[in-house]
Amino acid sequence: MFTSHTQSPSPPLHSPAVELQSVTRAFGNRTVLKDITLNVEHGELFGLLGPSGSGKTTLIKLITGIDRADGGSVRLLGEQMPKLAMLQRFGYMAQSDALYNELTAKQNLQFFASLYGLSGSDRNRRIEASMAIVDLLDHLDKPVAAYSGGMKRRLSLAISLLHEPELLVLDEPTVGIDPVLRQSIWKELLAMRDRGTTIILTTHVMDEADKCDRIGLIRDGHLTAVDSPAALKLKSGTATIEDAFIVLGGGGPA
Ligand SMILES: Nc1ncnc2c1ncn2[C@@H]1O[C@H](COP(=O)(O)OP(=O)(O)OP(=O)(O)O)[C@@H](O)[C@H]1O
Repeated sequence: MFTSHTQSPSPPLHSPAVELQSVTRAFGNRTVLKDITLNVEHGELFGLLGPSGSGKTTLIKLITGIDRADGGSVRLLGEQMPKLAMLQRFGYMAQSDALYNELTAKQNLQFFASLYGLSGSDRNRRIEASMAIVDLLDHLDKPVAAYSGGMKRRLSLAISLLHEPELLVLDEPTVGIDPVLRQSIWKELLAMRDRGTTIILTTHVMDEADKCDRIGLIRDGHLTAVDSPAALKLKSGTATIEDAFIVLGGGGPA
């Protein structure tokens, strides 16, 4: 699935963080992503918004190199994907948690920290900082099997933040997380964006979409509109993103 790291020409200096060019993906005879072209710029907080089954997760998997496009090109931080060596350069939170249930949270974090090349005091500092963001510091030594669904989501988010990546790819990061913590996680995401981290995430939640710098509306495998929330509302003559989605995307979002 991944190509191994081979000597490749240096990426262009000012390439976008994520560059999708005419990307398609089919499963059997069903095309689920159709001619997707999109650039996400460095330091941007970009949201992918669309109904269940519209293709958001499939697109995220192509961006991270977990899956390979059938057509078109996917470049991440200037590199053609999929590419194994890129794993250290971005943080990824999948929709289903990839955690070792029999280990404690701390042991899970230590495992992922070692994959990212973190060790010693650096590793401990990053584990503490990431767990503080998701408010799980008091649960470091608990086995993941004893975590609730929302706690597992938060731990997965902490893992994606461990190595302070320049790019974060988050598939529905706040699903199952209560409103208070959701707000504090968003505060942190916006602060990371302000410090220059590029963030691409999927969401079903309209007020989350409103917080993004730009949103891509996806329906039935087509990217139907890409712009800032304000511009999308203006373009569609609507007061809310939900209504903008209906006008620009041809149906309700959830
Ligand atoms: N490995 C696969 N094999 C066959 N079909 C697939 C596969 N992965 C995804 N699909 C199909 O592709 C379409 C898009 O799925 P995807 O998971 O990308 O949607 P989504 O927008 O992320 O939905 P949700 O919001 O429910 O997570 C769906 O119809 C899904 O059934």
